[in-house]
Amino acid sequence: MSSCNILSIAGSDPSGGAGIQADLKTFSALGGYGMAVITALTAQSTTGVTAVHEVPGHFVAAQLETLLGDVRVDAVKIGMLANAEVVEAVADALDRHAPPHVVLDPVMVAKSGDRLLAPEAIEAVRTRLVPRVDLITPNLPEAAELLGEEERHDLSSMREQAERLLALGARRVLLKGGHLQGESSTDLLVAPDGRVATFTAERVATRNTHGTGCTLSSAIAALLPRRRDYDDAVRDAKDYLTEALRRADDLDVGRGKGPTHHFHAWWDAPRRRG
Ligand SMILES: Nc1ncnc2c1ncn2[C@@H]1O[C@H](COP(=O)(O)OP(=O)(O)O)[C@@H](O)[C@H]1O
Ligand SMILES: Cc1ncc(COP(=O)(O)OP(=O)(O)O)c(N)n1
Repeated sequence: MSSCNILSIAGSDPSGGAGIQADLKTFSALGGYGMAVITALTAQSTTGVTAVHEVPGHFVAAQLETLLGDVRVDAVKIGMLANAEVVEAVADALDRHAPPHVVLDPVMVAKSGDRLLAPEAIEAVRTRLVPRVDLITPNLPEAAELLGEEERHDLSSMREQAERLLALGARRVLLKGGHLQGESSTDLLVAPDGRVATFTAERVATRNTHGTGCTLSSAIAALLPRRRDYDDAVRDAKDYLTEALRRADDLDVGRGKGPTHHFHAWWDAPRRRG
């Protein structure tokens, strides 16, 4: 493969910790060529979101058509979608172009508590997008919203919720346990045949966790074209994120929850699999 072309469809975070900025840094750090279709501008810092300017659905569609009509895309990461019109535009483009390795991070609310997806758009994500992607990566509140259930905080309930998300039509589910308490941080990957793989990492003691979900889903998208299977891509993506969290306190960005540190991944070459 000449270059590995990875597309982010997401919102902008001017503080650089989440959204397309985090996605592009991750693609680059992992050796990919990054591209971005912007769905919304946020006025955002490490302390929160003060305003959102949504890109009209027809203009998201125009960005996607123009790009996908020209460039070979090897994997796609989808993040903030803001509203149902944008969800529809993205679902239509996936139908028309069928890119490989589509990873959906169903972003709903930022860590600061600010909404990034209109509540009435959740139904469109559930019915129009979830059945069209290869992997969804909800956190615990997002899983509960997609299922219309209570949020659960133990591994056996997480496993049951992940299986119910698979039943919504997702090909694979990575249910992220960043919102659990404890010394480790565990995510569950449910495969199409129902097999569950567990990924556990040390819980890094830092307040700089802004954009962890964006970074993980982008790292998975960047690695999928170069890994043997989803298990390998998720394992290496989580290793990358954990190291970026360990290095986060080297940065000095803002007064709130700062970003993780997107180091250039010298480790990728010796660990390359597949
Ligand atoms: N303090 C931490 N140390 C290590 N891993 C973490 C930490 N916080 C979150 N993670 C990991 O970051 C990823 C995203 O976590 P999560 O907080 O659940 O999602 P989101 O950012 O979408 O809310 C998961 O793999 C989770 O296990
Ligand atoms: C523009 C934009 N997109 C997504 C998010 C949410 O990112 P996430 O990785 O879930 O991290 P937190 O913001 O929750 O720390 C965002 N904030 N902005």
